[in-house]
Amino acid sequence: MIIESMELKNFRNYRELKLQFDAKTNIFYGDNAQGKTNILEAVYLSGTTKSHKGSRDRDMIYFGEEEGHLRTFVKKGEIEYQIDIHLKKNKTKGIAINGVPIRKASELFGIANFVFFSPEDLSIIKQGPGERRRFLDMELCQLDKVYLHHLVGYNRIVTQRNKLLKDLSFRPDLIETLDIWDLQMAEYGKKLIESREAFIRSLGTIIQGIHQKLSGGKEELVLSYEKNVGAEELYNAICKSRERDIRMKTSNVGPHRDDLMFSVGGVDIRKFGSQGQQRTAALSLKLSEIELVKQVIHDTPVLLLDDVLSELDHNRQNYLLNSIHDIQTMITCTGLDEFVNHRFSINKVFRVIEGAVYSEN
Ligand SMILES: Nc1ncnc2c1ncn2[C@@H]1O[C@H](COP(=O)(O)OP(=O)(O)OP(=O)(O)O)[C@@H](O)[C@H]1O
Repeated sequence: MIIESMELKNFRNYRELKLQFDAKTNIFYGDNAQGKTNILEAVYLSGTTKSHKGSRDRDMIYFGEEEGHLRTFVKKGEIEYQIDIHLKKNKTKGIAINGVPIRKASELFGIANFVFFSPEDLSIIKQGPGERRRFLDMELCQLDKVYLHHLVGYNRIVTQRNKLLKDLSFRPDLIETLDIWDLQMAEYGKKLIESREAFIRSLGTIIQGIHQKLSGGKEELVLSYEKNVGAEELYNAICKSRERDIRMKTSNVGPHRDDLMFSVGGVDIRKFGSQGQQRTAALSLKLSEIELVKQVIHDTPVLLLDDVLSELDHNRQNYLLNSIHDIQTMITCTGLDEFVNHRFSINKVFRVIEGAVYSEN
């Protein structure tokens, strides 16, 4: 699929903007704080209804305005879609496909897929488990509508169960209602664990090959799912943890506590890897994500590279740029440096200056 064009009105620092993208490589360059990332955020939002940064709708509307609009034209095979997103300050956003309003954001599912790559992704290996879980959930939600449904359900149940655990200190009679939450938590949690296991297995196979090449054949990277309890044992584990949960007023077991494990030669590189090793593994992870998305959707995702090239050394830059010839890519950078000018074909160049974008070719 490709994003053909986009129109923004009162989105972030853009009063009004119309962009026609190339089907291959698009570069947005300009000084800091001019609005480059905002464009990638708008593209991502159009296909997923969410900001890649998790920003609230009201924060994405031009300062002082009540509403913001995004219109995107997406081409998937021979079919064209017009996606409209209407951000409102104090209400839920409106979404329409080809002019027809949709009730649930999940109806957009399957039209557009993205892989977003920012400098923060390069530190995913050394960050906390929360960031790695977020990666896992974001990818799975893009690829599997059922997972999204289970995740929303599971998170709601854990939130309500935790509230109940807190309320028990002044309403001990409520303990009887805990049974139902435990059962439901186990039911949804089991589904999450099973989907994650399958996803990590597929990703793990792809990442091994990519990482071998990226590390010059020196390293074998093993990706695995570090779960605190298996799918089948989840219900018993939740029941067993009850006393501790009541004491600590929180749910201690379940997939909301899981992690992704990265090891090289049996060594956990989250804790013991060198900086370079961790960054190479993070790059391998992103490249594997592109491959996996291609396999699952039988199409190419759009790659959004936010200021990430300057963070990589020449070898890694080359590897990344050589891997993405066949997909639509939107790259932001502060200058058209040597690496861009000499080693990589750019199809369209845009200069971004204070909320205005100028096409240079
Ligand atoms: N809701 C909003 N309304 C108006 N302007 C906004 C809004 N949100 C952010 N901005 C402005 O957008 C600019 C930041 O844009 P963006 O993050 O896209 O910068 P950038 O060009 O990617 O910079 P960098 O290279 O530093 O990442 C800032 O000037 C900020 O004040």
